[in-house]
Amino acid sequence: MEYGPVRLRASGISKRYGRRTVLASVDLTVHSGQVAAIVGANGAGKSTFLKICAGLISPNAGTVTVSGAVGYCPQQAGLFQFLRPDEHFELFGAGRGVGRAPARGAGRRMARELSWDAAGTTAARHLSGGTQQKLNLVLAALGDPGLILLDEPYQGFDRGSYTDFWEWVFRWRAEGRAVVVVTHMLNVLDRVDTVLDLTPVGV
Ligand SMILES: Nc1ncnc2c1ncn2[C@@H]1O[C@H](COP(=O)(O)OP(=O)(O)OP(=O)(O)O)[C@@H](O)[C@H]1O
Repeated sequence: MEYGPVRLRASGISKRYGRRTVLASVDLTVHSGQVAAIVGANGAGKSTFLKICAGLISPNAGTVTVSGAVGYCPQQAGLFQFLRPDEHFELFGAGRGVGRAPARGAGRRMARELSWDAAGTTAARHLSGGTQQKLNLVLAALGDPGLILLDEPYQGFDRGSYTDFWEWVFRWRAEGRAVVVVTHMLNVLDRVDTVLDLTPVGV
């Protein structure tokens, strides 16, 4: 199968916390038009690896190269509790060079695709847990980044939204984006292009 150019190349990534080695020389290459899944037991280092790919923390060894803009959705919603969804769209849009009105429009449109009307005046802190996570996910995709890093972004989603989420992922792939998803959902692994299993050998 032919894929597009490389969007993410992580080579020889190692990470220690104190004396504990969490990642030992991990490699992952993701091309445009590919979905990669990162799996492994609790504590295997999946979130740590994704944060290193997003440039949020540094590895002890190894290099990460990304091409183009990166969207990152953390495991816990990283929202501004007193801001409305529209204000989040405007703020994150500004960070990606998208004007206020187009950012609001794009954010609300993506929210509707997840069966959520984001046009209201509810502050983030009063949104339900699943809705906060939808906002988090929409923010990662705002501005159409070529590489999207998602850390189990569907926690708290109802069944319909969970299905919509995977449809999004595969649509992004069809559009030529590269997507990396941390997941415990092994039933989707036959639909992705690459699986990185961080379970330590012998476990
Ligand atoms: N800032 C930190 N300082 C010290 N230890 C940390 C830090 N961040 C993570 N760890 C440890 O590193 C290990 C890997 O954590 P990480 O969150 O990457 O695992 P994970 O595979 O994403 O787990 P889960 O499936 O539970 O989300 C864990 O043992 C965790 O306690």
